[in-house]
Amino acid sequence: MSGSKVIAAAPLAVSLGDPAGIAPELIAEAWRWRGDAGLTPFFVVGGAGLLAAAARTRGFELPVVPIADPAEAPAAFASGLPVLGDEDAAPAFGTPTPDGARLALHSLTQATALAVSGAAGAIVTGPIAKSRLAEVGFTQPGQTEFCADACGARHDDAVMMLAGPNLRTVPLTVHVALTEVPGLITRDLIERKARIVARALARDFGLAPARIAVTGLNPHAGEDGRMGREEIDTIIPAIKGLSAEGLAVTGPHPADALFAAHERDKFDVALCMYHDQALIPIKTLDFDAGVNVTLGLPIVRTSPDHGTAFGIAGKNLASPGAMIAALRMAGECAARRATTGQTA
Ligand SMILES: NC(=O)C1=CN([C@@H]2O[C@H](COP(=O)(O)OP(=O)(O)OC[C@H]3O[C@@H](n4cnc5c(N)ncnc54)[C@H](O)[C@@H]3O)[C@@H](O)[C@H]2O)C=CC1
Ligand SMILES: NCC(=O)COP(=O)(O)O
Repeated sequence: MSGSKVIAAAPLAVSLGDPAGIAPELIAEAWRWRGDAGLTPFFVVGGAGLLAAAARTRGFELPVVPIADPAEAPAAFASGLPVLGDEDAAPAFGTPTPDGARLALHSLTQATALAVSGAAGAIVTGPIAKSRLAEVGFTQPGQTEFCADACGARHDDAVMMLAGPNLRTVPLTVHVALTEVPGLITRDLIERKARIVARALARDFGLAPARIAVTGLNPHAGEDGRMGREEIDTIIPAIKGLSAEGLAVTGPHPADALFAAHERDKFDVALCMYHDQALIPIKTLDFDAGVNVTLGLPIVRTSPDHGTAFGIAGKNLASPGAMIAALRMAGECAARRATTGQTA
């Protein structure tokens, strides 16, 4: 589900992620593979020394090019990894620290602001440990909501989609306890997010009309109300309402069978009721190429599907596939918006 090399209007801003995790080594690795992967030029906010140290753990010397302005990144990109700003941290791969979390938050804040201002064509976020960043002032449930706040958007209007070569899924509810999920699923939430997904797939991926498969919440999608009434009371009315608006929506589909190979060709994106319903199939099928992309915002934001992986950081074990896929997708979406002029 990705294409050939594209040129975005502006370079991509990359945030470091937690410096104790695998993000710095994967950013360095992505720069190394920039030609083969056909990546749009990107720069990182902060962490010059850290990125060079991370590259050494993977057996190569990373040339870092300090830049004072994002506009310098495209010219610098061929000879080294452009890094904006002096903020840095001592390498401590595998051991998260408050200083590292502060650097991650600084990098995320600056990189997002550059995307909002248009100086960067998109933001690609390195994975963070939300609990670690919360200790140093991060107030949102995740980077998705952080980006929404930076854009002045409602949290519900920033829609998380996981996209890989085999599948796209959207979790309707995200970082909440499973016990809260039934109460959060409303007709309004389903309709609001489905409309955002349909618009964003047309605008950013050229998929119109997108075929949206909506899952049930309960086993067998409720089995006609014998195993829960959310399908009858909420999900089916939402699907009917969306269909009446002209969206290509089907369901509710029992989630256990929806991701089988013979079903996946029938839809472009699955709108799932909760986090694991959406993320388990993607991470099972497409872990090394899975991208977390935020739909519905005026900025393009992507991230690899995986997390900080502290346990393998600095050990030359982490696959750069998802980071490279996130960079590629950000470049493609930004280029599409630059070409069509559509940002909102
Ligand atoms: N985009 C983001 O900022 C995300 C952040 N996280 C955060 O990451 C932290 C750790 O979460 P986990 O659930 O343990 O998920 P995780 O993705 O960090 O790790 C899960 C398993 O996959 C392995 N793994 C992860 N990425 C890999 C790669 N590129 N190559 C090879 N193996 C890889 C890890 O070693 C571990 O065994 C949490 O604090 C969570 O909040 C999790 C997902 C996304
Ligand atoms: N499980 C997905 C995840 O944790 C990423 O969330 P976000 O930081 O992209 O909002």
